[in-house]
Amino acid sequence: MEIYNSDGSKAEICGNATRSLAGYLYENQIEKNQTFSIFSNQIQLQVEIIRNNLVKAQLPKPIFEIEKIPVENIFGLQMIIEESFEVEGFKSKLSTVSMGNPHAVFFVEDLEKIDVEKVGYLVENHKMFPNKTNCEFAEIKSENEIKMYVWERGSGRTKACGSGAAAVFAVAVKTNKISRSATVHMEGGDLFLECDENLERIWQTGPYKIICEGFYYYYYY
Ligand SMILES: N[C@H](CCC[C@H](N)C(=O)O)C(=O)O
Repeated sequence: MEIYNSDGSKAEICGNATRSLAGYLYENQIEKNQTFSIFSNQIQLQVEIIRNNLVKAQLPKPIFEIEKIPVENIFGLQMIIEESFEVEGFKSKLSTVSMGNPHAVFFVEDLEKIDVEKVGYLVENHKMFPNKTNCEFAEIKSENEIKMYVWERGSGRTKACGSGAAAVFAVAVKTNKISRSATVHMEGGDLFLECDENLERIWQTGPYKIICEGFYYYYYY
């Protein structure tokens, strides 16, 4: 699988696309097994068709070491977990993680007070992220419920982001905010996340829906 943002840049991975592609392949009997793998940027993603319109996908191991995300070492730390961060009047605690692609995660008291477009753009293009970053704002609702808004690298504000939900979940588990399974609520719908004890394996279960079909004619000039 190759995944492109709306500005034409390429992303390494995409949770939503992984579930959608898996569902499409299965429904069209291109893939007849209920469990199979999709490769994205040489990362193997195991998928399982739970039932029609519902897919469980294993996402890559979350990576917190900054040089692998990548993040510039402006804090003098190997990992950035809840470090004080400020940009143009927005003050919060920043955590950075790679889910195969880079994410900047902020847990906030009140999501509705966040100017997602303004802060998201500033964080995406902040000099500390050499490859830019996706940016998530999240609010803990209970020990197994999180609500989040996302600003995506290369795409701007979107209604849902699978790798973003996993990034938020990974940081929340690492900082003991939630248990090892949780629902992440987004504007576009919910995803169910779970992980093993060491936060090495993360699974994401969520829906897909075929909304239209067509032909794409690819011309070489
Ligand atoms: N929406 C996608 C992620 C796209 C990430 C992309 N914006 C990037 O440049 O990394 C998801 O469901 O995981």
